[in-house]
Amino acid sequence: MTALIIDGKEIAKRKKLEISLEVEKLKESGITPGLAVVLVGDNQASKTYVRSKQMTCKELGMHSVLIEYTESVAEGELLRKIAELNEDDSIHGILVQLPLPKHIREMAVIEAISPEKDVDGFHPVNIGRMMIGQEAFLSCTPFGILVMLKESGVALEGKHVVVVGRSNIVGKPVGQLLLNENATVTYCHSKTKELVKHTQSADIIIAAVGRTGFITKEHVKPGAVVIDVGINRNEEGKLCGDVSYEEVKDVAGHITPVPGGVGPMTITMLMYNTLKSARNALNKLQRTNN
Ligand SMILES: NC(=O)C1=CN([C@@H]2O[C@H](COP(=O)(O)OP(=O)(O)OC[C@H]3O[C@@H](n4cnc5c(N)ncnc54)[C@H](OP(=O)(O)O)[C@@H]3O)[C@@H](O)[C@H]2O)C=CC1
Ligand SMILES: Nc1nc(=O)c2c([nH]1)NC[C@@H]1CN(c3ccc(C(=O)N[C@@H](CCC(=O)O)C(=O)O)cc3)C=[N+]21
Ligand SMILES: [Mg+2]
Repeated sequence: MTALIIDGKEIAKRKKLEISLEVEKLKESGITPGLAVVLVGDNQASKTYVRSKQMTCKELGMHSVLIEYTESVAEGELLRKIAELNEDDSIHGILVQLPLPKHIREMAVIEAISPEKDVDGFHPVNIGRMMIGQEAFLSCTPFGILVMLKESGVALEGKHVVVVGRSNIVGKPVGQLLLNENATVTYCHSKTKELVKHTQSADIIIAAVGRTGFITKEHVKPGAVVIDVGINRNEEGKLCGDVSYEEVKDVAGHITPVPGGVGPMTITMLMYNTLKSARNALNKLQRTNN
């Protein structure tokens, strides 16, 4: 048996087409969705992602600005720029590319972004709202995973989801989102004992560890759905996931590839959130004009 490949790139393409049509409509009402991306330092990977976000904005007819700082920028300067972007009516989404240099408190920066423009869904207000099932910006990677599962016809209700990884930007929110879909969720992390026992009982495994090929066929129950969030570079500089794809694909029922899986969905949901924020801005404008 060989797993069905969940083609993130293809699903992303369909979603992007839908978004671009909505962008066109919004433009007729006089609003062009705008995304501001803040990049600090010259981390090569960060530069690549940021470029890809800018290109996608362009592709979908959105406005985008890139604000670059050198590695040594003061936290205060970054916070002032964010305050300015919060007030800028041409900007509906603000994204500060992570990680940030050590002298900058990541949480202070995230909290400076207005929750209404937090299209990453990293602000505690959005995380909290999502947790209690209120309307919120959903973190792009978890949101992208949810859309991929739905588009692939994977049922979630009553399914055992095992999330390996508990970071604030991937592991925790993805588990919460799937809990909201009535899955039964287990979180595993570096202190988890007998990891294989947990993952072996999973109907769906979400691998967000950051280690090349960490999930092997021994971790996977036959027929399980395996979502690979990992974006790692191996010794040769090749892009690798957290899943040993070649062996796991013979055991899993569904699997996502790297590249071409979760990554393209993350960027697409960022565009979706920016569109949504622009729509919210238009609604607010119309309310105050009435
Ligand atoms: N495709 C995409 O769009 C995105 C991809 N990524 C990628 O996803 C991966 C994870 O990212 P991120 O969540 O930010 O990473 P973090 O490094 O923040 O978190 C890694 C998590 O894995 C856990 N972990 C580490 N070692 C083990 C182990 N031996 N057994 C079990 N759990 C372990 C850690 O546990 P503990 O908490 O105990 O330390 C931690 O919770 C990376 O490869 C990253 O590049 C990230 C964001 C978006
Ligand atoms: N504020 C913030 N928001 C983020 O969403 C954010 C971040 N910081 N910091 C870094 C991580 C990582 N991340 C990725 C997004 C897309 C791909 C992606 O499109 N990957 C392609 C391949 C890209 C390549 O070839 O290098 C793929 O998987 O097919 C990967 C990784 C977003 N992140
Ligand atoms: Mg830091």
